[in-house]
Amino acid sequence: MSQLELDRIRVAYPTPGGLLGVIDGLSLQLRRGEIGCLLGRSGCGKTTVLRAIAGFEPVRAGRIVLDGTVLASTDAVLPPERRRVGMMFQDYALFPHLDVAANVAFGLRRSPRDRRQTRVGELLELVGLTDKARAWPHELSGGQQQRVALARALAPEPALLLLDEPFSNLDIHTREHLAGELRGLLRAAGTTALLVTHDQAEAFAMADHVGVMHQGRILQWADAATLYRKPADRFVAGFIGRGGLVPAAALGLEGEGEVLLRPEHLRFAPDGPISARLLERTFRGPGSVCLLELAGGGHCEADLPLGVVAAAGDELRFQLLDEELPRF
Ligand SMILES: Nc1ncnc2c1ncn2[C@@H]1O[C@H](COP(=O)(O)OP(=O)(O)OP(=O)(O)O)[C@@H](O)[C@H]1O
Repeated sequence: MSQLELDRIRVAYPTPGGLLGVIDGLSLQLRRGEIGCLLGRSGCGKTTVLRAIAGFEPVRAGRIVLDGTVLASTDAVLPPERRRVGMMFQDYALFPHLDVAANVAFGLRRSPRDRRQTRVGELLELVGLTDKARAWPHELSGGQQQRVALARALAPEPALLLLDEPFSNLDIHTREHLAGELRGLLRAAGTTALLVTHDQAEAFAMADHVGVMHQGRILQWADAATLYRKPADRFVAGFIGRGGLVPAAALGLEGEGEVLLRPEHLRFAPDGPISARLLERTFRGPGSVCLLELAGGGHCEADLPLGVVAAAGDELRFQLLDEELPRF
């Protein structure tokens, strides 16, 4: 049985010009302990979905069910504080005047004192900050603050944890490191979680299922490998990973229509059958990334080994390494 189910929800904001529909019949399911991610460009409605699950926006159609309880539908609404949903925000929102232990204990105000102390101890151990219990938030690194925020969100044992762009304030190196670390901590806690981000690397590093969102809908809900190898439509094909759609005929493939060509599908080969004009070449350490115009039509990216002498305007030849490309 799924832990979280969103069944064709619609969410709209009242505006002076009338209702602005933002989420349009969105569905997803997460099983207990799974991590899901909504991935999409700014404004596609990711945060709105989290707000609806947390209880800050009503659903205008459909329903949200957590652990068998209807949180929201058109005729039943559970207030936010009774939903057993935790939230972790972009800026961690730690209380600067409380030390680490008191921050973590914040969500346990109604628990008996000894229970509270035990739980704080367990959580600080889980996130590896036992020795920082008496530290102030400003004395911690970004990564340590994130771990305190996670411990605080997990303290009341939410049935679901929502994470809104949890790494957006960090540099790219720290992000990748922390995405792996956060995933490990959520796994260790056995928490079901739904994350939103516009960063594919983050989504892929964290989630079991990723939903590609566009204009208030999920276009595909799948694991990262499936999104990459078998995108459901043209939008997902263009959105996930590097590559682009080119006419099948330009690669010498049979049939009409376009195929999704990624850089790893092409190999530079002086006597290869595919001819292309080099438009742009960018140095990238072990090789260079090229933008090509295929002689048969369409543009694509390819990787060129460092030793290849070629400049913009040159004709190059390539070999196709995989003929089973997704078609659109
Ligand atoms: N309170 C509001 N009133 C009216 N419109 C809103 C409100 N909040 C959000 N919107 C609109 O709803 C749409 C979706 O916003 P939302 O914040 O859910 O997107 P998002 O995908 O999370 O974007 P970002 O990645 O920039 O945070 C946007 O067009 C936004 O302008």
